[in-house]
Amino acid sequence: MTSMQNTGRSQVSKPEIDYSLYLVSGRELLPEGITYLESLEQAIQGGVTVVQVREKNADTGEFLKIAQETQELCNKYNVPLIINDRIDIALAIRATGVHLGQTDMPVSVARSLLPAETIIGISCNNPEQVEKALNEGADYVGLGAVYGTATKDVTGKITGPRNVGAMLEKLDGSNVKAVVIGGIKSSNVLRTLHGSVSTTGHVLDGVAVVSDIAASKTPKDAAHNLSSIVKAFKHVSLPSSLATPFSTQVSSPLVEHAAALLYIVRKHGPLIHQITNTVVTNQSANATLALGASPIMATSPHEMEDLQKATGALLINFGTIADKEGMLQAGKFANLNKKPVVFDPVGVGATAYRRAAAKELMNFWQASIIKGNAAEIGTLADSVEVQAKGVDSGGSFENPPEVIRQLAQKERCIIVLSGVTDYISNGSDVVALHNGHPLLGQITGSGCMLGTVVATFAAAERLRSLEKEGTGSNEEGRLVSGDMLLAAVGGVLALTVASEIAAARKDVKGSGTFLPALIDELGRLTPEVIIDRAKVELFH
Ligand SMILES: Cc1ncc(COP(=O)(O)OP(=O)(O)O)c(N)n1
Ligand SMILES: Cc1nc(C(=O)O)sc1CCOP(=O)(O)O
Repeated sequence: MTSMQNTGRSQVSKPEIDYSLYLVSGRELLPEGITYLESLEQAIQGGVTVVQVREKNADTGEFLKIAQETQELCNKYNVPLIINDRIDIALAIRATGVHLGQTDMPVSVARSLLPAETIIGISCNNPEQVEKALNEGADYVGLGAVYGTATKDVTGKITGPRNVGAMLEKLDGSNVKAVVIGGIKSSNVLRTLHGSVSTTGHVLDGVAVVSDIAASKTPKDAAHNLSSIVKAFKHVSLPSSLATPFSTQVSSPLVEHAAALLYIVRKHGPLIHQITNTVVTNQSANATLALGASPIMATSPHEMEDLQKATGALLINFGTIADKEGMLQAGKFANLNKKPVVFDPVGVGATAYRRAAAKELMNFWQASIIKGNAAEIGTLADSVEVQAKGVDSGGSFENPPEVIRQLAQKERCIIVLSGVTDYISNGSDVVALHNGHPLLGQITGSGCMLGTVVATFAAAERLRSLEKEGTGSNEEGRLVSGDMLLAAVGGVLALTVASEIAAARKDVKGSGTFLPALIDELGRLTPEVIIDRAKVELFH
């Protein structure tokens, strides 16, 4: 298929490439018992949509021979072929395109040497390089390295998925395509695609892979796994939208649906895995039990793979951050098993170590919900409005809905901003909840408990969605089933409404008697009480 493109001087008919699964060759990685061409043919049969020949050690004669053999096979399956670095080889075999690096021949010079219809791709590591590639007339960009990789000594910085969005945004309004490269595997590809979306909603066109296919003994299966995930992702509508339309009345469907999740918690008793801080572990576990769910507070990285198959949701709270490897592994396997991940970056602004750790975690896995106070959310949003004082919030924002709306867009998840008024956003709508009691601020770890309760409701919302929708094809491309905004609203309301009831009890004399009463009232809470007491405000 070809498409007409305006190159600045004239209209040129260019081949239209499906970049969904871009295989970059890696002959040196082939396992024993399979030849390069056998591996390539199986990979194409498995779903590879475009192939690049990348030969870093071959001399010209050998490179040409490999390129010719590769082209024969690509032609058989009507798959386009790109040549890495070597314009002479691309010209010799009339390849569909070339891929250039930042230190290779400039795109404009390559363009002048190659037939006008040749596709030219270039590697980019930051938004400035993408802008330059766009101005010079590149047809696609290879963004990375997105993760560390053993396949190549990467010279630029590892971007992580969270920096890909800013690069994609530069391509808004253009026809230039984008893939990510570096460390992409079937185990992280869905999370990578979901995390690599610009705040303007620009998504990747595909992923480029070497070792996950080239080193596989079963390249057809390896390619099929990757290809089915990329295809499923492309069918998911982004950005996420509310599952239920809601009005500005307190008894809106939003509150009813959110409160009803408590029935599901009690019916299924989901396992809530919490890696939390040593100050609150006990009371968070008791809050989970009171709601009707089961807590598991495991921290060892070695058990995360097994655990995430069994859990309903994961909470990662790094208040006393000592188990970073466990947090990394837990989130990775939660993403892989499509379980909600609630991240509570306690005190993230307090030290450089915490700021770096939060970035590392958020680049390693995709959170479904991030919950924090004003100082924590301000740090994640790079805002200078609110300062961190230890783990406590040091103020409030002038326009909280806008801060969290933008952060939700940037981090591709639900943001919960806790405070006297709690704000929740999915990147488009914002819900303000005016429930709660000042005594919550007088016990340690009430914010941490909020993370626990939200994670419990997230597990329930996933179960509700799977019960209703099943695991149909629409669900395949999603990182987690269900409406996590609904879960966050339900969780925040449960804790804040229970706190109001507990604080009003005659036996509560102060913060010491308030905590056990709060646990009691979480246990006695019903959806009807939540609906009755919810004070909700909506911002569209
Ligand atoms: C799709 C894609 N993206 C990036 C690269 C890396 O190219 P480059 O920077 O030229 O580095 P080498 O591949 O030459 O080591 C790529 N090959 N393909
Ligand atoms: C060829 C290449 N280019 C990169 C870049 O960052 O530009 S990373 C990379 C190797 C990717 O291999 P794998 O899929 O095995 O991690």
